Amino acid sequence: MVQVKICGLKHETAVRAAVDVGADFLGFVFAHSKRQVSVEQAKQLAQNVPSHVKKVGVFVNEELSSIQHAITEAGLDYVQLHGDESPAFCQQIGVPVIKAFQVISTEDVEQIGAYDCAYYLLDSPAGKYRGGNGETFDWTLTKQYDFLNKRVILAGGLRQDNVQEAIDEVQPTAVDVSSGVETDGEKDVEKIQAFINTVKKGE
Ligand SMILES: O=C(O)c1ccccc1N[C@@H]1O[C@H](COP(=O)(O)O)[C@@H](O)[C@H]1O
Repeated sequence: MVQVKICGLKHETAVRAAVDVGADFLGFVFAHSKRQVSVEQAKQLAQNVPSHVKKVGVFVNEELSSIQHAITEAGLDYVQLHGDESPAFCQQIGVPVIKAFQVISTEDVEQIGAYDCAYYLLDSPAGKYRGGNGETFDWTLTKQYDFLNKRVILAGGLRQDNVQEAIDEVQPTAVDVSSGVETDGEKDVEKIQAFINTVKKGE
């Protein structure tokens, strides 16, 4: 069963829509981004999320103490590290880690071998921000790496109209979307519903 993460949530309406339609993970961006939320905002958004939906905090090269503060205050289940965090840093977090890799060449995918994390997120190269730029990467690069039993989350420019092709090509454990479920820079409830339904119907 391919799982779905809806990322960059800033408003209660979108959180509720994602939960109601069947999202498996919700992402709150603490990193520098147009989708950035404070710890207090994330805490408010997270408070009514049922426990089967996992709350993910997204950070880029953040201090360990700040990450741990957000975990405690907002009740995060996972931390997504979207910067240059080392394998050793990932071991210190205290909750399971989703480590993100920006894929330009097969070497970027091969870095996964040095990490021991819960999930490995493959994203497109950074644009204005370290993620959430709405661009796809060359999915065929993933074919040249043996992921063994490593759990892969595919991200980067996914939308309702390309997500099934992406799943067929990469065979990820989960897909992650931010820009592709927005209209004019804000989360769009109908796009969230359509994205999740497309992934779940494809099973
Ligand atoms: O969403 C953001 O603004 C963001 C900022 C900094 C790091 C990661 C961010 N989001 C992650 O980026 C990818 C791809 O998003 P998109 O669908 O291409 O917009 C995804 O993993 C988000 O979790």
